[in-house]
Amino acid sequence: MKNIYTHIPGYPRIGARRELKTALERHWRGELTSAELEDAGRVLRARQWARQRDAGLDFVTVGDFAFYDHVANHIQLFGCEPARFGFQDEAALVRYFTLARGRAGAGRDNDGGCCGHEGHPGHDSGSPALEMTKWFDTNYHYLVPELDAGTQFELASSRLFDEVAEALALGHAVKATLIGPLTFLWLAKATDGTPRPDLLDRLLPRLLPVYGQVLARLKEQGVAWVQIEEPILGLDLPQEWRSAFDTAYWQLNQAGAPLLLATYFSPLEENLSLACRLPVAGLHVDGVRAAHELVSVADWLPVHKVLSVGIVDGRNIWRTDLDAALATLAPVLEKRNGQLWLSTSCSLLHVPYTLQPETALAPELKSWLAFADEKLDELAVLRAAIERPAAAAEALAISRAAIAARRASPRVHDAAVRARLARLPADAAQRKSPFAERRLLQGVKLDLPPFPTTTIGSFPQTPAIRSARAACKRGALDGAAYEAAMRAEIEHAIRRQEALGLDVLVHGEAERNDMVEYFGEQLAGFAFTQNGWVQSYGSRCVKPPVIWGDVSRPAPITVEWARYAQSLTALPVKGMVTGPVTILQWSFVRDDQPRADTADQIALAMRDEVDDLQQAGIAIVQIDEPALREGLPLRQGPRAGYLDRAVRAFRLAAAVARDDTQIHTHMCYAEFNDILPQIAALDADVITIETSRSAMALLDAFGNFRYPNDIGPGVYDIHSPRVPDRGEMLALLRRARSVIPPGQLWVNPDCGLKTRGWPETEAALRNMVEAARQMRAELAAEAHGRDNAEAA
Ligand SMILES: Nc1nc2c(c(=O)[nH]1)N[C@@H](CNc1ccc(C(=O)N[C@@H](CCC(=O)N[C@@H](CCC(=O)N[C@@H](CCC(=O)O)C(=O)O)C(=O)O)C(=O)O)cc1)CN2
Ligand code: MET
Ligand SMILES: [Zn+2]
Repeated sequence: MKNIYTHIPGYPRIGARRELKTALERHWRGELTSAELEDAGRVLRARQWARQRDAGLDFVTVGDFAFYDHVANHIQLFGCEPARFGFQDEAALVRYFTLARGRAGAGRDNDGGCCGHEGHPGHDSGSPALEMTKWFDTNYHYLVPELDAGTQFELASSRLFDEVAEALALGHAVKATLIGPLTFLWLAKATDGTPRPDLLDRLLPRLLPVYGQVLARLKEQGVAWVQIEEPILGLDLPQEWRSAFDTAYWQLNQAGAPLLLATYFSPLEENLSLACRLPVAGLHVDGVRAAHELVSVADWLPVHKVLSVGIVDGRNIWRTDLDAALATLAPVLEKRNGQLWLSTSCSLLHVPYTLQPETALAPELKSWLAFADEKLDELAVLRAAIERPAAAAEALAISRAAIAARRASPRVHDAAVRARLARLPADAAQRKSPFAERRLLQGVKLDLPPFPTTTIGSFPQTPAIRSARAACKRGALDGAAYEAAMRAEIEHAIRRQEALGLDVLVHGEAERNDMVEYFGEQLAGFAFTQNGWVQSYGSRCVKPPVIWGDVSRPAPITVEWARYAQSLTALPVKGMVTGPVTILQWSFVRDDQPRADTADQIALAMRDEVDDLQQAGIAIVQIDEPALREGLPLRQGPRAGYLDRAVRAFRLAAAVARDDTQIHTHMCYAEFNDILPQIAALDADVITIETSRSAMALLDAFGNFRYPNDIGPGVYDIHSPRVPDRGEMLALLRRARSVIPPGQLWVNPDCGLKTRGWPETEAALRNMVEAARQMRAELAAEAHGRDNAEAA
C-alpha cells in the first residue's frame, strides 16, 4: 500500500495565457457561441488535469473550474437562483451570466467594475447582478448567494457531473470538490432580513438532502474522493454554527462517498477537535498558516482517517524550503505511521500558472520562485524525499541551493533602508498640527466652495490608452511618443473636468496599468512579471508584483505627470498615490520578515513621493487604501496588532505633508463599521468612501461615531454605465447632511472611473455637480434665513 499521496485543493482556471478571459469577453460581445465557449472550457480543463497527472498527483481535482465564479456554480447546482431575476426558459449558461453580470436596464455590470461590488438596487426595469465580495482575505471576489427564509433547494445542474464524466473519460483518478453546506450558507446573505441563526436553522435541513443527492451521484460515477471545503472552520464561529457541523456531517456521511473535509487560510483553534471528530474519511489542513497546529491535528485525528497537509504555500509564490517542510512533516509522519497526503495549503487559484514564460525576471530571483506548476513539482519532490530519499537527493540539493542563495543574497538587504527606519524620529507618523488647525490653513489656500466636488482618481482606460501601452511594451511605440499620448489623455481629462465644473481635479491615471502594479514597477525591491495573471473576478485579472527585497524609491514616480496636469489649470489638481497597506496587500510579499516591516518600508517610499508632490506645488495628495479592510486577519486575535501597524504605515506616508497640504484617502469596500476608530486614526484630512452598497447606512455609523475630519460619501455607484440623475444624488447628499455637519461634506463618486466609458462618465458627473450646486443653494438659503431671524 502506498503511504504518501499528493493532490491539490484546486488549480487556476483563467488560462496560462488568459484564454478563458479572452473567450469570455468574446462570448459576451457575441463573437463566440455558447457551444464554442463550452469547448474552450473543456480544452482548459483537459489541459489542467493533464498537468496534474503529469506532475504525479494521485488525483485530479474536478469542480474547481468555473466560467465566472465557483460559488455561482454552486448556486446553480443547488437550484437557488434568486426569484428576482424572473428566469423562465433561458439556458443555464445564459442565466449564469445574468446572475454574474446583471441584466441591462439597471444595476451594475460585474465585469465593468473596478472595486467589484454591488451598486444601487435597480432603479429601472433590469436586474442588478449578484453582489460580489472578497473571498476571505484574498483579492478574489465571489458572487454572494441570495437566500431567504423561503428558499428551497433542488439538484438543478449537471455541470459538475458532466465535468467528472469528462475527467473519468480521459482516464483520470478523480477527486471532486464542493463547497461545504455550512460555508455555503455562511457566505450567503439573507434578502428578507432573516437573522443569520434563523437562516441556518431553516435552510440547513433543506440543503442537506441536496448535498446527499450530489454525493450519491458522484459516488455512483466512481470518483475516488469528494473534497468538501469548509474554510469557515478557520473563523471565530458563533456556537450555533459550530454545533451545526455535527448534524450536517453525520447526515452527509450517509451518502457513502469518501469525504475529505478541507480547511484553509487560517488555524482551526477551538474548532480543531470538532474538525477532527466529524464523521468524514479525511481532513485537509493549511500547513502554512496553521503549521503550529499540525502535531495537534495529527494527534486528534483518528488514525484510520486520511490527513492531508497543505505544506506548500498556495497564497504566495516563494519556492518552498523543502528541508524545513520535511522537518515540519517529520513528527506528523511519525504520529500517522508514515501515512500522509501532501498538498498545497489551499487552491492555487491565488497564484499565477507558471514561471516558464517569465524571460524578463532576473535569473537569480526566478530561481527563488514557484508558481502553480512549480508547486506541483515541489509536491512530487517532497513525496520522493519521504519515500525514496536517494531519488530525491538531486532535486533537494537544487532547492536547498536556491533557498540558501536567497537567504544570503546581499541584494535582498539595503542597509540604508534599514538605517532610515531605525532612526525615524518619534513623531514621524504625526502631522505637525491637529486637524482643526490644518483645516484652517488648507481652507485659506484652497478656497473651495461648500460641498466641494471631486473624483476618485482614474478616468476611463480607453482601448486607445491600453493599446498605446501595449504598443510601447512591444517596442512599436517609442517612449517619447507614449509619453506624448499619455499627456494628451491628461490634458483631455483636465479640460473635461473644467468644463464639468468640478472643484478639485485629478490627472486621470491614464499612464497606470494598475494602481499597484504601476508603483511596483518603479520601486526598488519589487519585481514584476510579464504573464503572472491572477483572476480577481470574472474575466478581470491582476498581475501582483513580487516584493523580494528591501523597498525604496529610486526616483519620483508620479510627480511629473501631476506637475504637468497642474500646469494646465488654475484649479487644484489632486496628486494620486497608492497607500502602503494596499500595495502590500495586492502584491506577493516576501516571507523572510514580518509583513508590517515591509509595509513600513513601502510607507517611507510613498512618504518621499508625497513630499515631492507637495514640493512640486501639488496642494492635495490622495493616498488610496482600498485594501486596508481586506488585510484584516480572519481571526479576532491578531486584528488589533494588524490595525495598529496598518494605521502607522499610512501615517508614516502621510505625516510628511505640511499643515497646508491636504491629505485625502479613499476606501471602497463597505463593512467599515467595525474599524471606524482606526479609520479616524489615519487622520486623513478628507476620506472619500464607497457608500452606495449600504445606501448611506454607513454614514449613520460615521455620524454616530462623530467622524472628526472631512468625508466624501460616494454619491453614485461606478460599476454600471447607468447614469444616476441629479435627484437621486441630491437625496443621498441630503441624507448625508442629516448625519454629518455640512462643513465636513465632500461630493464624489464611489470609486475610480477607469472601467467606465466617457459618455456615461460625463453625464453622471454633470448631474453630480448640479446636485452639489443645489446643496450649496440650500445652505445659502438656510444661512440667509438665520440672518433674517437674528435681525428681526
Ligand atoms: N491590483 C488591483 N486589485 C484590485 C483592484 C485594482 O484596481 N487593482 N480593484 C478591485 C477590483 N479588481 C479589479 C481587478 C482587475 C481589473 C482590471 O480591469 N484588470 C484588467 C487588466 C488591467 C491591466 O493590468 N492592464 C494592463 C494590461 C492590459 C492588457 O491586457 N493588454 C492587452 C493588450 C491590449 C491591446 O493591445 O489593446 C494584452 O496584454 O493582451 C494595461 O493597461 O496596460 C483586465 O483584467 O482586463 C479591475 C478591477 C479590487 N482589487
Ligand atoms: C480600487 S480604489 C481605486 C482608486 C484609484 N485612485 C482609482 O480611481 O482608480
Ligand atoms: Zn475605490
